[in-house]
Amino acid sequence: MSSDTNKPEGSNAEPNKPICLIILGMAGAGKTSFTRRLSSKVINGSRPYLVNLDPACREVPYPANIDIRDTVDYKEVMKQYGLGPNGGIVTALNLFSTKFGQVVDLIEKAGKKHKYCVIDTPGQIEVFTWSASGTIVTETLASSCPTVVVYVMDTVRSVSPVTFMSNMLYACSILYKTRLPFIVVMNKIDVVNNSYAVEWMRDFEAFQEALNADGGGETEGGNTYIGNLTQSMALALDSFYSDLKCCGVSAHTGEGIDEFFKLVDESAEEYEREYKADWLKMRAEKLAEEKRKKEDELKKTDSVETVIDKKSLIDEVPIGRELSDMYLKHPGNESSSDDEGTENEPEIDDKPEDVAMFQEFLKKHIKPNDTQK
Ligand SMILES: Nc1nc2c(ncn2[C@@H]2O[C@H](COP(=O)(O)OP(=O)(O)OP(=O)(O)O)[C@@H](O)[C@H]2O)c(=O)[nH]1
Repeated sequence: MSSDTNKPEGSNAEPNKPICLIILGMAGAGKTSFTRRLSSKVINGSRPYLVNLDPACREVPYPANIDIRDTVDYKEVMKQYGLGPNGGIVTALNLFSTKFGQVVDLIEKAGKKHKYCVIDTPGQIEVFTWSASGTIVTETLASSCPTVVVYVMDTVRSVSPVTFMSNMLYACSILYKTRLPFIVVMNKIDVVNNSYAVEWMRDFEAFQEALNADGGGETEGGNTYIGNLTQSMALALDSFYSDLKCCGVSAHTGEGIDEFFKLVDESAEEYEREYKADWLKMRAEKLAEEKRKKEDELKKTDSVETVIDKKSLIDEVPIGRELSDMYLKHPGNESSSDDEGTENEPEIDDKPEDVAMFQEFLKKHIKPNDTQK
């Protein structure tokens, strides 16, 4: 492989765009440890570009190039909206996703130096996979750079056939939803070898035997509904398994990491071959739609004189707090109760997507001025 380009061997990937890896997995599967392991891998003279999307983690154990915590203060979000930890994470990610176009600009630029970009996601998988912000992040990335979904599975906790099946069903649902190349990483093989899982995926009868031995298929009264369902699922997942790329790794020892990168390069080629055209088409349609909406909005605001509904705006944030408390805090400014610093001139940000977002915001809070009379 040449050292002056980040283009994967044999792939048509654009040379200046990094291959983005979205790291997903159940809480505790080892996403952060795996990201940390990938961060130390030098490829083509550089390490992967690293993005942390978990607003709630206390420490990021790798040198993140972009860290959501530098942009959104998760604790402040919880306070201001009166949310619990999960609601706080979802809302923080929602706020961040409104700026994700700018993040992707940075990732694209990083492609000049970095062949890979690794994106670590929040601990609770559904926060990312079942939220609007997760979809925005995935779609924005996939329509700009070759993108691969990496599902980290805890090999130690999946030795029970029923747990294994649940994990695979989750993986399958993500594959179905994201429409991107997909790799299952069986982590923690320093503790339990992943050969049992590979055998279950390749040989339905072996899985069936394990299920019976585990008692998952039977009770005193005979076959259970869950047991029958698991068997049917295993058959249904057969075609999912047949094309699935998977490898065993240990985030602790580094075993299996080279094999993983081979699968990543294959997946990037798959993206170019099978997915890219659709994503580009989708992006073009979206841009056209946004442009049309913006023109409609401009026409409307030109023709109707409007005023801001101040009451509903003020109600958004409790008295004594500012919306800006949540956004873009200086790392040294830990809490909203800190002393006020020097006021800086606000940066004027007139990117088209921000203008469109502002128009949306105005639409929600504006009413015709005849209501004021
Ligand atoms: N033995 C072993 N333990 C691991 C491995 N990878 C992660 N762990 C351990 O698994 C636990 C969870 O790891 P994390 O990397 O925090 O997992 P995560 O998926 O990022 O966790 P959340 O973000 O909190 O959901 C930690 O105690 C790690 O030390 C591995 O390859 N081998």
